[in-house]
Amino acid sequence: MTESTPHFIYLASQSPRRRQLLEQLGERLSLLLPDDAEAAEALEAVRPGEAPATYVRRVTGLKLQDALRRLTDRHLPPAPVLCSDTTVALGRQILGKPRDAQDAADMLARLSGQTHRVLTAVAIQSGQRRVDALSDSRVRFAALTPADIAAYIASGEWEGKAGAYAIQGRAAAFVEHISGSYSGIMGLPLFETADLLKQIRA
Ligand SMILES: Cc1cn([C@H]2C[C@H](O)[C@@H](COP(=O)(O)OP(=O)(O)OP(=O)(O)O)O2)c(=O)[nH]c1=O
Repeated sequence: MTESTPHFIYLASQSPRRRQLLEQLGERLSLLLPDDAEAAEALEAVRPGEAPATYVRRVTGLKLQDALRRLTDRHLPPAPVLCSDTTVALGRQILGKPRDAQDAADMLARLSGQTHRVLTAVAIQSGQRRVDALSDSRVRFAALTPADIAAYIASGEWEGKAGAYAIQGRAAAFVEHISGSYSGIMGLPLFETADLLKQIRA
């Protein structure tokens, strides 16, 4: 693929949902994955007192920087690079990916009967140009019983998910109401992403 290929984009993400969502827009993509998954996870460390929106934008910027370095190091053909990060926020508290099943159960107990925000930042670099967007959705969870939480933990679906749940999976049964972007909650807000793609191609 070359620079002149009209709809070719690098997706720097290990998330299969992001890949599906970007493909939903009709994009041809090539994955630009990190060599070291642990180093990639380390980018997601939260700074003390950091506000959720600041955090998710900062991490997206770090992912993008890292991805652009890989593009150069691997001598790959130039094309736009897209990165994204999703986090769940309960007030000012950031709920990232759970460390283990106990951590996941604790997160779900905190989300039970509450409204939280799901923030997804997207950034695209195309040559010297960088564009970005932030999707901010609200999700209201029903009151969860200990049995609901135990069954969900047993499903394993919480693994690798911000806030320990996936709206596109069984946790849909916990979601009373959303406002914002369903695709953003899943990990890539398609309205905003389509707009950014238009901007870089204008
Ligand atoms: C809230 C929520 C999150 N998630 C997922 C989206 C993200 O994959 C994940 C949050 O982790 P991220 O760090 O945003 O993404 P990732 O590590 O999976 O992929 P990469 O950093 O390589 O791009 O949580 C869902 O799939 N459904 C949901 O309802």
